[in-house]
Amino acid sequence: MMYGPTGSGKSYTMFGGMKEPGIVYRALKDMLRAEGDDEGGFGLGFFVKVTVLEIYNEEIYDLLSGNSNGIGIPKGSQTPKVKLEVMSKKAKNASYISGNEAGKISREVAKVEKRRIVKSTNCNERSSRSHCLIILDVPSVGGRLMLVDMAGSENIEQAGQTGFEAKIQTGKINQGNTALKRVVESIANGDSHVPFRDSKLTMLLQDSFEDDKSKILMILCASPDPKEMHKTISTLEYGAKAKCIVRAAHVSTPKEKAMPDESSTLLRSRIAAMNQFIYKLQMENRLREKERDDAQKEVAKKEEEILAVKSKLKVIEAKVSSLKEEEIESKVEERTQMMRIELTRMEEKMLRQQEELNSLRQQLEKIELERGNANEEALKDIDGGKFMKKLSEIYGGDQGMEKSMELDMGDLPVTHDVMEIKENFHQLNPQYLGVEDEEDINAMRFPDRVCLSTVFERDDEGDDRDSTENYEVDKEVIEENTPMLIHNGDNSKEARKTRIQNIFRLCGNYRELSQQVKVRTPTKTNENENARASPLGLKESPISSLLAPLSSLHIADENKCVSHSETIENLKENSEPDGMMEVCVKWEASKEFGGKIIKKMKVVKDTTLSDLRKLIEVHLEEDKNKQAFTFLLLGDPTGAPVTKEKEATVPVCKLPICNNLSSTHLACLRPIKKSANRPNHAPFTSLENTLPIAGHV
Ligand SMILES: Nc1ncnc2c1ncn2[C@@H]1O[C@H](COP(=O)(O)OP(=O)(O)OP(=O)(O)O)[C@@H](O)[C@H]1O
Repeated sequence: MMYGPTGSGKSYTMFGGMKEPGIVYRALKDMLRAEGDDEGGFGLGFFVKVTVLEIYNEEIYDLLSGNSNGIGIPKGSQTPKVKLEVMSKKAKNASYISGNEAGKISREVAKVEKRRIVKSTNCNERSSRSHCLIILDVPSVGGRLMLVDMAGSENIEQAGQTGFEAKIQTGKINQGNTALKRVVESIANGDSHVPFRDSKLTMLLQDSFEDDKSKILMILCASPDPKEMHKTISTLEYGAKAKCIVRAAHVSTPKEKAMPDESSTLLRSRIAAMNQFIYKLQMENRLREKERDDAQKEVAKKEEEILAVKSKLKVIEAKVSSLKEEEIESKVEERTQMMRIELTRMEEKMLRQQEELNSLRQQLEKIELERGNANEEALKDIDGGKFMKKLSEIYGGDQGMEKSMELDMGDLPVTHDVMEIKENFHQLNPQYLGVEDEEDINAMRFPDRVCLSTVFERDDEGDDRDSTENYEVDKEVIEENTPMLIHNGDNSKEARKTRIQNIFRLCGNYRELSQQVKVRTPTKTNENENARASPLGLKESPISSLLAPLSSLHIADENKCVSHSETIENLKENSEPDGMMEVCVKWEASKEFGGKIIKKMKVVKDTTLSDLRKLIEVHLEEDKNKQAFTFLLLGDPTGAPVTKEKEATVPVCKLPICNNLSSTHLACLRPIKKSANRPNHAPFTSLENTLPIAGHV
C-alpha cells in the first residue's frame, strides 16, 4: 500500500517508469516465470489470476472489463469501465486475466494502468484521481497479493482545484484516505469498532487488516522538495501510527510452525529498524539541543555585550553630564566672581559718594549754622524783625530764594563752599558734564537753577553770556557806587549792609528798594510821607542809613535828569480812574542805560506785555534808539526775563507796582546785547529758535 501526498512518487513507485519497473511488475516477475523460461527461471512460476480495480468518486470500476477469456483486453478496444459492487469484502463479478508468464501479464497490466483517470494539477502533471488496486490471486497456495496505489492526499486549494465538481472529486479522494487513516488509528488504538465501511477502499482492504495471517506493508512516499517538509512530517507521523497496529497473536498452523525462525527474524529486523529510527531521532534531538544550547550561549554572550555597551554608555553619559555640570559651574563661578568684583567696585563708589555726601552735609550744616547766626543778628538789627517778616511775605514759600538768600551772605568762605557744592554737584552728576553753556540752555526752562547759579557765580568768571553780562553790569554799578559791599570781616554793620544789599540784588528789587530808600533818606522834610510810602514799612532806622548809599542810583529821563522823589510825585498825581492803568516804562539799571525812565503811558487793564511791547517799540523808533529788550518781572524770584512767547499771556497788571504809587505799574526793560561771536540769548519766538544759529549772527 502506497501512502503519501500528491506528486510524491506513489504511482511511480508502484508502476515505475520507462527504465525501471515498479513494484507491480517486479512482483509479477518474481511470482511468475519469465517468458520462454519453461523451467521457472528466476520466477516461482505460480499461476495467477489478476484483477485490476479503480475506485473513483467512491465507485469501484473494473479496469479489465471487456477482456476476452481472461487473456486480456484486445488492442484498440474502447470498452467502457464497468462499475462493480462490493460483496463479502470483494468486488463482485470483477474481470481478471490469468496466466503464469510474467511478460504477458505485465503487458496487460500496463495497458490497464493507462485507463486510470488522471488529471493535471498544480502538484502533479499527471495526478492520479483514483485509487488503483492490483489483486494477484495465487490459487495454488491460497494466497493473495493486493497492491494499492492510492490517489494523492491533497488539500483542494493547494491542488488548484476549481469548480464544484472538482472540489467534490477531491473531497471523495480524501474520503478514501481519511477513512484509511481512521481505520489504522482505530486498529492501533484497539477500538472495538473499526470503520471499514466508511469507504470502498477500506471495505476492500478489510480482510488485509482483520486476517491474522495477512501482512500490510505501507510504503510512505515523500517529496525531496524542502517546501513539502510539513507534508513529509505528516506522512511519517501517519506511518508511525500505522506501525503501532498490534494484532492478537497469530496461532500458527503446523505448516507455519515449521518456519518459526522466519517470523522472529522479521521481528528482529523490524525492532532493529525501529531502534535505528529511535537512535536517529535521538541524535537529531541531541543535535537540536546542542544547537539550542549554542544559540542560548550566543544569546547570553550578546546580552553580556549589550550590558557592557550599556554600562560604557552610562559611564560616557555620566562623564558628559559631569563635564557639562563642571563647565556650567565654572561659568557660573566666573560670572559670580565678575559680579562680586563689580559689586565691590560699586560699593567702593557708593562709599566714596557717601563720604562726599557726608562732607557736603557737614558743609551745609556749617553754612546753615552760620546763616542762622547771621539771621538772628540781622533780625535783631533790622527793625525788630519787621523787615524780614516783610521779606518773607513777599518771597514766602520760595525755598530756592530763601536758600539763595541764606547762602549768599556775603561771607567769602561761605561763598567758596557753595561753589564747591556746585562743583561737586557736577562731579556727582556726570550728565551735566560737558554741557556747553548749561546755564544758558536751562535759563528758560529751569528758573530755580538759574537763580542758584546766579547766586553762586563768581565775579571773576570770564563768561560772555548775555545774561551774565547783564548781571555783571549790575554788579559793577553796585560796586562803583557802593564800595562797602565787600565784606571786611570786622565791621558788623558793614557786613549786615552787604547781606541786605545782596538780598535785594537777588530779589530783583534791589534798585526799587534803593530808590525807595533814596527817596526817603535825603529829603528829611518828607519823613512821614516816605515812611508811609515804604512798601516794607521801614521807618527811620539803622537799615535806612544802611540803604542810603545805594540811593546813588538815579532813575532819569533820557534828556533831563529827574529825581525819584519828583518822579514818584508825578506818578502819584497821575492816578487813573477804573478801566485804565498807568505804566511806567524804564530801562534796567546798567552802564549803558542807567535805569532811565522811557515813558509813562496809560493802557487798558487787560493789556498784555506783547501789546505794551508794540507801544514801547513805536516809542523807541521815534527816539531813534531802537534797542531790543525783554520785560523783567520785578519781584520774580527767578530773576528771569519774560520770554517773548509768554508776553502775550502776561497782562500788564502782573507787572510790579511802582514804589509809593499803588496804581502805577513798573515795566522794567532789560536791553538785549547782541554778541558778535554767538547768537543772542534773548528769548526768541518758536520760529526764531528753529532758524540756524548763523542766521542770527
Ligand atoms: N523515484 C523517482 N524517480 C524519478 N521520477 C520520479 C520518481 N518518483 C516520482 N517521479 C516522477 O514524479 C512525478 C510524480 O510522480 P507520481 O505520479 O508517481 O506521484 P503520485 O504520488 O502518484 O501523485 P498522485 O498522487 O497525484 O497520483 C512523475 O512524473 C514521476 O515520473
